[in-house]
Amino acid sequence: MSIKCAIQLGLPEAVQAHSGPISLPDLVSSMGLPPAKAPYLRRLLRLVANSGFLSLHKQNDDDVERYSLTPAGRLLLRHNPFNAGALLLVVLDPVLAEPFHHMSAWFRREEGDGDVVGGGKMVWEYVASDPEFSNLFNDAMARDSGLIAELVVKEGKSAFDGVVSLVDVAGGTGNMAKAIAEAFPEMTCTVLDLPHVLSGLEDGGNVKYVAGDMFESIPAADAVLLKWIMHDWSDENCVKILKKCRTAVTSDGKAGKVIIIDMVVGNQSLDEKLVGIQYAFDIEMMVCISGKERNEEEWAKLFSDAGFSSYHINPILGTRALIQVYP
Ligand SMILES: C[S@@+](CC[C@H](N)C(=O)[O-])C[C@H]1O[C@@H](n2cnc3c(N)ncnc32)[C@H](O)[C@@H]1O
Ligand SMILES: O=c1cc(-c2ccc(O)cc2)oc2c(O)c(O)ccc12
Repeated sequence: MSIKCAIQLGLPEAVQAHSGPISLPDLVSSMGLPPAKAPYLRRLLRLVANSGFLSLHKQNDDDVERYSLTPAGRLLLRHNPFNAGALLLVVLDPVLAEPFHHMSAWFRREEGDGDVVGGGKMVWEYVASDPEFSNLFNDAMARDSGLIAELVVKEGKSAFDGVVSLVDVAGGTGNMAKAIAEAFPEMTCTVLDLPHVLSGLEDGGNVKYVAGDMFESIPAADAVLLKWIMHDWSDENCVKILKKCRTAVTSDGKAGKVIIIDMVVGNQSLDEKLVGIQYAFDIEMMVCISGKERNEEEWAKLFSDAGFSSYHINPILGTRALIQVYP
């Protein structure tokens, strides 16, 4: 919540705009805060610095304290293409923070799965009905795509070899598809998502938008991309989506593939801290959307239940991996 406050106050931008590390009085003035709030801001800065977003510069006891952004702090800059602050604002939005207050009551209840904010399709109907949250959410997803796109097209380049047509299923506002289309200009990239997400977006270059429901139909293509989709859904719904993907990549007797970007929990290449982030995301998914983060065994079962014959996990995206699944 303190980092959220710092973002909302424009703290990262104020620190960045200053030539060299900035003092508390200069920060108060450039953030447009009342001077009387300086001692309170100092307390916030202390925590933000301790959390790794600011460096504190003070060599001697009587030196003035000055602050600069760390590399993690730069991820909070609004206009940084590598922005993680937008996702932080979504996760801490009252809409998503509120269900956590009911978590213990939920554990005590008999009902079980899916009754925290409402599971399955209802969740996305809620997003559609709240334009402010919907914009915040879609922006966070687009920025997350911006954050990892370069890695996907460079480190994951081989996954796109021979792919002439790709559908980004539930691809949001199309940031990942645009990055792939730019890296592989010979490829046609189609973004499939719900109508309210695509409203106002126009086809351009080798990217086109198709409004639809992935549970109903997915356009045929050499490859289907599912970035941050499977973790939103129960096993049963994942198998339904994967079966539709299988149909899309095997039409006309083709043997295409499904490319998944999602977490593989406890993946061996991860240190304890990153596994901790995976566990935290798993709880976010459990509480807010009745989804889950999966380990390799759980992924393998989904693939086999949906009729796929093999898969390959490439752990190139930090807490997430690029998984290729073959019919
Ligand atoms: C977590 S977001 C991921 C967006 C994008 N793949 C990304 O990672 O930036 C999930 C997306 O699924 C879309 N979605 C939910 N239900 C859908 C459905 N039945 N058919 C198509 N898209 C759907 C949402 O609108 C949202 O854009
Ligand atoms: O942090 C989240 C939260 C959601 C979410 C929760 C409740 C809703 O009504 C809609 C969405 O979804 C997420 C998501 O799909 C994702 O890829 C990352 C994080 C989150």
